[in-house]
Amino acid sequence: MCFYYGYNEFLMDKLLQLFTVSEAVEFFEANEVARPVTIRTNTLKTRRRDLAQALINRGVNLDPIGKWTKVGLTIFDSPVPIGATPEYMAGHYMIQAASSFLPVMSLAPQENEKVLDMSAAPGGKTTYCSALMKNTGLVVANDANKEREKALVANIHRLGISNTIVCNYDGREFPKVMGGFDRVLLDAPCSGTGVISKDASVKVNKSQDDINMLTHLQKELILSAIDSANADSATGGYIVYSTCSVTIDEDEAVVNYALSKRPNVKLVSTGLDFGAKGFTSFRGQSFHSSLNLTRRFYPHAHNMDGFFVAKFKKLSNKIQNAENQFVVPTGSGAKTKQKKKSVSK
Ligand SMILES: C[S@@+](CC[C@H](N)C(=O)[O-])C[C@H]1O[C@@H](n2cnc3c(N)ncnc32)[C@H](O)[C@@H]1O
Repeated sequence: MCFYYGYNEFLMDKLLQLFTVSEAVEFFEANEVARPVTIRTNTLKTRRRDLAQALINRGVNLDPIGKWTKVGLTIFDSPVPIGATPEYMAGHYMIQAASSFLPVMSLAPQENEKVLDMSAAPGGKTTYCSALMKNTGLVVANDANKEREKALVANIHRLGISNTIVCNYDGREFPKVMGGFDRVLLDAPCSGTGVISKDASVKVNKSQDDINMLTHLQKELILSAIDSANADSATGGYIVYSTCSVTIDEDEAVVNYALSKRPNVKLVSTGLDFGAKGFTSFRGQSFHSSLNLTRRFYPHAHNMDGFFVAKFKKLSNKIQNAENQFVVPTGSGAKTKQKKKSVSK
């Protein structure tokens, strides 16, 4: 199978552990086919109906992506490059993978909130946040890679975003820079095992060392994302973690680690009404039972890039003080611990 589909032995083993053999074959087959081209209507400038009509008038063959999104369109074919139409230039849409809508839908940023996108470039999710917030409040779009931020800035300008500032910090340092965000998105750097149909090099260029390096970074970033959120936010206090990888190491294991290190957060429903449940155990590892609230998306099952979404709620200090019991998830199962009473002077 390695030879037939062109995966290295490491990744083939990893994926065969994740799926049944028949599912794995479906996954490999789906990776041989490009996902549909999809665009997101920029509701700051137009409505989906008007955008669709304008593109149809140019001979574009399109349809709504599905019932789950009111802003997405699938482009079947187009006589003009979809990244060069007058509507594109005018910022009426973003060319964006359908899976990339999901973390923002889960984050559900509200008008007038303060939102952090910790690894934002090239800005598909940042600009969607701004659109949902109707250009109100503040979005801080951060990325550690200055080169990639050029595209982020260009997209912000093209789409007419006026509530966003761009900065260039290592996300791990972020709590020292700024805090108190109502909502934080961490669309983490990952191995890209969910987007093999876009980048076939992933089949051969990943090793366990790469995954270990990435998970180390993801774990540091997720704690930083949690620490940047405001537990006492009147409207939010939410953190969304997402990756375009399907490996447990980068998904459930990172979320489980965050739960064990930060007892001031709990997982809540992603609010996404499709997708497979996250794993609560995997090959002898057990994760916190609430991991079943996380969602996995697969190319073969959902006709979109492989994706993972988890949503945390940061608990208000008042609530935490009122509780005297909390659950510490560990690699070998969840234990209930008695919390030490804090001594107030
Ligand atoms: C999956 S991409 C983000 C895609 C983006 N959210 C979007 O929707 O357009 C991951 C990003 O993480 C950035 N990154 C990597 N290490 C980082 C770090 N330590 N702090 C902040 N950003 C980082 C990368 O430069 C990359 O742009």
